[in-house]
Amino acid sequence: MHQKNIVIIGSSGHGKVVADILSLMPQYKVAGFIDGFKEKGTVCTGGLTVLGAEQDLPAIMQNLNVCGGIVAIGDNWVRSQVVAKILAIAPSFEFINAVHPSAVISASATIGTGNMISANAVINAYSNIGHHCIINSAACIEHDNQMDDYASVAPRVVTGGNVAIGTFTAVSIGAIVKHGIRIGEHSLIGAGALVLKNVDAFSTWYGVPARKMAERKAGEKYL
Ligand SMILES: CC(=O)SCCNC(=O)CCNC(=O)[C@H](O)C(C)(C)COP(=O)(O)OP(=O)(O)OC[C@H]1O[C@@H](n2cnc3c(N)ncnc32)[C@H](O)[C@@H]1OP(=O)(O)O
Repeated sequence: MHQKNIVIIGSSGHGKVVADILSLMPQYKVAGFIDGFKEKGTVCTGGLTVLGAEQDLPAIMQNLNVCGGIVAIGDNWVRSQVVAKILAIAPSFEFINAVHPSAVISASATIGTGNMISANAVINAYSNIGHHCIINSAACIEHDNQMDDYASVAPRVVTGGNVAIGTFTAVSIGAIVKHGIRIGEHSLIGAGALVLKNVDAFSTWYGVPARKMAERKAGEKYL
């Protein structure tokens, strides 16, 4: 099989998981990590090294025949900033999806690019996943869901049918979202929450049942 050479941008914990997933996708060969916070040559997971920072991408793409890769940064806002930086520096960079072979994705679901879909995740019929989203380990996105760009669901999140998750919104570990719920953009659902009401944009909700706890600003830290 012809393998495409790719890079992983971000070598922290999330980057390690993405590297594991990509090692199971025979169509890709990971050339290394891009990470501006580590010395070039630093050895990371799987013996992969840091090849340089974002600004080195044009040279790396040319010298190592790299066509693209994925931004593996868990924070939704930071991930978007890095994607924008890459598009400015290397417009031809091709964003790929890292999909664990154990993930179950309906043939009727649509998936954008730059997404991480981890082990045992389920994406059911007619759900639509945007670009640069994270669907973490054992998360279940039920039928007819809409996940907008840069949204994320942490491990073991479960959504019912017809749920909408707005852009940049993070649903934290183990949360449950009732069918039909709309969650606005830039919001945060806390760990273990049970979401029974629609969630407005730019707000933090948690608890069982979840209640609004705070307003949020775009880019506010949550991890
Ligand atoms: C692979 C991965 O690692 S994926 C990422 C996994 N991590 C996550 O999903 C964690 C996401 N973070 C959370 O859920 C956090 O709890 C947040 C962001 C919702 C809240 O964090 P903070 O604002 O820092 O709240 P803080 O820790 O100060 O707690 C304030 C109060 O709320 C309570 N509280 C905080 N989070 C929750 C929650 N999820 N459910 C119920 N109560 C909560 C605390 O117990 C505390 O109560 P107290 O004042 O009576 O002691």
